[in-house]
Formats: sequence, C-alpha cells, structure tokens
Amino acid sequence: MNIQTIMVVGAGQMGSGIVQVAAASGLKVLLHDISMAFIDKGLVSINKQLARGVEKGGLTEVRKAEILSRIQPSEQLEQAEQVDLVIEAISENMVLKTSLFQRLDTICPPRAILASNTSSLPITEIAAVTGRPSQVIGMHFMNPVPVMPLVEVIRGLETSQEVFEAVYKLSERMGKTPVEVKDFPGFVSNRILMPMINEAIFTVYEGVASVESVDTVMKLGMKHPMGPLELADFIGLDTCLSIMEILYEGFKDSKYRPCPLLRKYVKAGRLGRKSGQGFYSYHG
Ligand SMILES: CC(=O)CC(=O)SCCNC(=O)CCNC(=O)[C@H](O)C(C)(C)COP(=O)(O)OP(=O)(O)OC[C@H]1O[C@@H](n2cnc3c(N)ncnc32)[C@H](O)[C@@H]1OP(=O)(O)O
Ligand SMILES: NC(=O)C1=CN([C@@H]2O[C@H](COP(=O)(O)OP(=O)(O)OC[C@H]3O[C@@H](n4cnc5c(N)ncnc54)[C@H](OP(=O)(O)O)[C@@H]3O)[C@@H](O)[C@H]2O)C=CC1
Repeated sequence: MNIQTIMVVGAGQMGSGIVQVAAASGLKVLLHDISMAFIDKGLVSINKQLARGVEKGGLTEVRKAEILSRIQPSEQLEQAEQVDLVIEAISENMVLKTSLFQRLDTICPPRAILASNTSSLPITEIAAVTGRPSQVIGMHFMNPVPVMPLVEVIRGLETSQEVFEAVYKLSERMGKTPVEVKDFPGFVSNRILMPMINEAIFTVYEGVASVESVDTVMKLGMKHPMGPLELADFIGLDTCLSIMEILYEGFKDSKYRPCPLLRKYVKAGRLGRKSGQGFYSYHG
C-alpha cells in the first residue's frame, strides 16, 4: 500500500501534533475540523512548534517552510475523496466517532484506510459502522506527538494483515516505534496509566495530600517527568474521564470507577490546560 496523501480530522492538541509529524515525514496532509477557526488554531500551534524548533537550532527556515507547504487546511470533509489514509483525532466520544466514520466511509476511495487515534474506544465497534472493517485500525499516538516515540497499533477483529503492516510501516516512517496491541479497553497505555491518574485524584479527594504534594511524590519519588495531576491537566480532564468510563464499562470492575472529583471538574468545564483551569490554573 502506497500512502502519500492523508487527512487528519480534529485539529486539537493530538490532531495538530499528528499533522506536524506526518508532514515532516514527507506526507501531504489535509487538516479538517468542524470549523475553520479550529483548523486555524491547529495551524497556529504547528507554526509555533516549528518556530521553536528553528529558534533552538534543530530546524532550518527552509525545512520549516517545506513542512508547512505539505499541510493544507480542509474545510470540507468531502476532500477526503483524494486520500490514502484518514487519521481521526476528534473528541473521545463513540457517537461522534461512529458518525464521522460512517461519513468517511461514503466519501473516501475504496483503497483508503480509516485509522482512529482513540485513547480507549473499541476499534472493532468503530469499524463495524463502516462497509470496510478490514481497513479500519487504531493508530494511538502519545501526547505531545512530536516528542513521544510510541504509537500503539491496534487491530480490530476484522483488520487485515495488509492494513496492519501498512500502518505499522507508516508509523516507523513518521519516526515512531509502533507496538502491536489487541483491541481491549484502554489498550495497554491507558489501562495502566489512567487508573494511576484516577487514584491520584482519589488521593486528593480523600484529603490525603494536596495536589502539589501528590505530584511532588510521583516526580521526586518515582522520577516521573510530570506528576499525575499535572499530566491529567495536560491530557485533558474530559479525555481522562471518558477513558475511565470506557474502562469501567468494558471490564465491569469497580476498580475503574472514575473519581467523583474528576467528574465534578469536567461538569464545571475545568478541562485542564486546554480550558485554562484543571487541578492547576493556566491563566496568564
Ligand atoms: C491519554 C493517552 O491516550 C495517551 C497519552 O498520550 S498519555 C500522556 C503521555 N505523555 C506523557 O506522559 C508526557 C510526560 N511529560 C513529559 O515527558 C515531559 O514533561 C514533556 C516532554 C512534555 C516536557 O518536557 P520538559 O523537559 O519538562 O520540558 P521542555 O524542556 O520544555 O521540553 C522537552 C522537549 O519537548 C518539547 N516539547 C515540550 N512540550 C511540547 C509540546 N506540547 N509539543 C511539542 N514539543 C514539546 C520541547 O520543545 C523540548 O524539545 P527539545 O528536547 O528538542 O528541546
Ligand atoms: N489528550 C491526549 O493526551 C491524548 C488524546 N488522544 C485521543 O485523541 C483524540 C483527540 O484528543 P485531543 O486532541 O486531546 O482533544 P481536543 O479536545 O484537543 O481536540 C479535539 C478536536 O476535535 C474537534 N472535533 C470534535 N468533533 C468533531 C467532528 N465531528 N469533526 C471534526 N472535528 C471534531 C474538536 O472541536 P471542538 O473543540 O469544537 O469540540 C477539537 O478541535 C481523542 O480521541 C483522545 O482520546 C490520544 C492520545 C493522547
């Protein structure tokens, strides 16, 4: 399979990171979101990242311009009719994702692979709403995408070997280390990471220690680059809650119940860095 042109749907923190890395690897990339304002926000963030690269000396102006020239904003989803692969990176919500995959299935050429960057939703269930389940796959990047070397490649029940190999090779071309994972709630990464974050939230909820103290214990005691609450803010508290709910629903085990404090913060619109307030404040 010759993958040259891709579309990334969702210009949030993950989508924009995926676009940057894909364009840097030589792919032509269309970037789509529900409105031009969101696409522009994604493009601004990519520009900023590349400008930082130039400032630090790792990137030349010529290389930056070359990467940007491969990125094309795409206001109409219908432009997916020309692509070899779509990587979906919209909000972690099954209803949104399945309705998008149904639309993509009618728009994309028969050869196209439909990949999801979902953190935890079943790939098999997403694939089942399309007429091409053998060409649907999980391609789970880590945040921040330009920095983290891992991609979990998740086979749905019907994913073909050819599609698996194409996405595995593409991940390598994008400078990542792919790891094959079966389609199980939370895959590997979030089955292990998210209960730790949820437990950190319970530790604060039960008054065992402050937010700063919990993070300090994990940074200085366990050498984590970020404390779990800082990391939850970085990932997005809405995404963390969705993942815990999927683990809880998928395993029917009370150890995955989301902490009420996490639910309360999300209901209040405290989504972490992206909303300016989470366990920490990011105003100004
Ligand atoms: C939820 C899911 O489904 C799965 C997930 O993704 S879970 C989240 C996984 N990610 C993590 O666990 C991240 C943990 N945190 C870290 O590794 C580090 O704190 C960090 C890499 C984010 C920042 O590192 P740091 O040393 O504190 O900061 P800093 O020195 O500014 O950055 C280190 C490098 O990362 C780059 N960087 C930092 N933030 C970045 C961002 N948002 N986007 C792109 N690059 C970024 C910097 O430019 C810098 O690059 P150079 O080494 O080339 O100079
Ligand atoms: N955050 C993380 O650390 C990681 C997240 N992921 C996964 O990546 C995906 C995206 O997460 P993240 O980037 O953090 O989320 P963000 O909230 O930053 O971005 C999601 C983007 O998708 C847009 N969007 C929502 N619905 C649609 C739609 N129907 N069509 C087009 N665009 C849409 C959103 O617009 P609007 O704001 O209007 O809703 C927003 O711009 C999720 O599945 C998440 O689980 C995977 C790895 C790590």
